[in-house]
Amino acid sequence: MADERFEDHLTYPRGRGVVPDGACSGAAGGAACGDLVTIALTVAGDRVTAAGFEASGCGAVIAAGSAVVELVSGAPVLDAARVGSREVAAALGGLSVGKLHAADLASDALHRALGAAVRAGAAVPAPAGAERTLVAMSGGVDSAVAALLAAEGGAEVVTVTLELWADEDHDGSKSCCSADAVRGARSVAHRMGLPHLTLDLRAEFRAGVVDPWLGAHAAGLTPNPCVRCNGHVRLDAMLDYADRLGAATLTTGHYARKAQDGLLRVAADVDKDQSYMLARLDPGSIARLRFPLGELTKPAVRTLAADAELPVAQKPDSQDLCFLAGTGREAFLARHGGLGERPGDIVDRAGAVLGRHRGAHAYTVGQRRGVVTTGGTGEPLYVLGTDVRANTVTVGPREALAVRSLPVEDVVVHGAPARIRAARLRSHAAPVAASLSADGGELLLGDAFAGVAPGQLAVLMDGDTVAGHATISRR
Ligand SMILES: Nc1ncnc2c1ncn2[C@@H]1O[C@H](COP(=O)(O)OP(=O)(O)OP(=O)(O)O)[C@@H](O)[C@H]1O
Repeated sequence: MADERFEDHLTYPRGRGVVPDGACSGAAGGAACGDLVTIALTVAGDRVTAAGFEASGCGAVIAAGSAVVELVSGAPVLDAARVGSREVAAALGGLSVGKLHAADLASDALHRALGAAVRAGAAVPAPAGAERTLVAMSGGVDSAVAALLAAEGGAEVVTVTLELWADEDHDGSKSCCSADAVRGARSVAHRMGLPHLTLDLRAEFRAGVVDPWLGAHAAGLTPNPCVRCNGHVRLDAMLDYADRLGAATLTTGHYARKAQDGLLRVAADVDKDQSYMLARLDPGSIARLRFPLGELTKPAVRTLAADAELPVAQKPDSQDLCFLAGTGREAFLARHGGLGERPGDIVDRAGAVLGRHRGAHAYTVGQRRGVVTTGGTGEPLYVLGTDVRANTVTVGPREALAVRSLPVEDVVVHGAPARIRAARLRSHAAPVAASLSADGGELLLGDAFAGVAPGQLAVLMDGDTVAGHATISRR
C-alpha cells in the first residue's frame, strides 16, 4: 500500500502542465528507462517564485515531480538547493527501492532548472555579517574536505557542481540510469547539510576546452586542456555564479597556495601541486579564490575526510582528462575531431624510414610509447617532432630531445620580466632554471631539458611563486 501522501500527489499533482512565464526548465530521464520528468521554475531575487512540472512514465515519477513543485514553490533559493532525492522521497512518505529512481530523476530535473534560473536572474544576498563562500564540488574527496574546512573556518558554504561533458552517443550518460557525477556531488553536499547547485557548462566546455584541444591535435601541437578549463572556462563561470549567490569568494579543492603579493604559489605537497593548472588565472580572479588544501598532504586530506565520516574519504583520485573517462584518447580524437587512423612513416633525423605510425596527430614530443622501440643500435627511441602535414613522426635518442632554449609566445609576466628565474615546462615537471630573453621571445634554460612540446604551457616562476606564463611555440 502506497503512503497517502504518495496517493495524494498522484491524484492531485501540483503544477502539472504548468510552465511559469520566463521559466527555466530542466529534464531528466529519457527513452532508455521510459520515465521522463521536466521541472520548470522561475527565480526572482533570492526566491523560487513559481514552479510546474510535466512527467511521463510510471506513477512514481508523476508523484515525485509534484512533490518537487510543492517543496520548492515560494522557497528561498538556498532551501530549494537543499532538496535532493531523500527529501523528495520523504515528502512522498518514503519510497521503495524500486521507486527511488523517480525521486532521483525529479531532483535531477529540479537542479538543472534551478541552476539555470539562478544563472539567469538570481540575486541572493549573503546574510549580514557573514562571509559566504561558493565551494566548487566535484564529488571527490578534495573538494569535500575543502567545503568542510571552509565551514569550520566560519564561512557560510554554498556548493556548486559543473556539468561539463556528456558524450551522449557513446558512453550512455544520456541514460537516466547511468552513474552521474553531478548527482554524486549533490549527494555528498547534501549529506554534509550544504545547499548544492548545478551549473550546466557543457556548451562552454565544448567550445572553450574540447574544440581547442581537438584543433591543437589537428595542428600537431600538445595542448593543456586543464589549463584552458581552469583559466578560461570553469573558474570564470563559477566566479560569476558566486556573484549571483552573494559569495565574495570561491573555494576549491586544488592543491595550491597564495603568495604574499596575492599571486599563486606552489602547494606545500609538491607532488600534488596544481598551480601549473591554475597558472593562467589573472590576479583579479586569484584574489577571490580560497585553497584550503594548500598546506596539506593528500593523506592528511583523506584522514580529515575519514574523521568527518565523509562517504568519499577513500574515493580514488581522478586520472587523465575528465572528458576521456570511459574512452581512449585516440578513439576520442577520431570520434569527435575526425582525427582517425592515418598511417604514416616514422623516420630518423636523416629521413630514413624506421617504421609506421597511426597518425602524426596522436604523438607528442618526448613520447616513447607507441614508437618503434629500438633503432639499429638497440637504443630506445623518442619522438623528436611531428609534422602533421607530411604525416611524419621523427624519432631519435633521448639526448637529441635536450634543448637549452625554446621559443615562446603569448608571454604574460606579473611584474618585471627579470623576476623570472625558473620555468615549469610540463604539468608535473620539476622547475628548471630559466630566464626570458631580452625580446621576450625565448626562454633561456640554465640546464638542458628533454621533452619540450610545442603547445604546452611554460609556467614562469619566481621562487615558488607563479609569476607568469607563456606558450611554447614551434621553432
Ligand atoms: N565538475 C566540477 N564542478 C565543480 N568543481 C569542480 C569540478 N571538477 C573539479 N572541480 C574543482 O576543481 C578542483 C580540482 O579539480 P580536479 O579535477 O583536479 O579534481 P581532484 O583533484 O580530483 O579533486 P576532487 O578530489 O575534489 O575531485 C576540485 O577539487 C573542485 O574544487
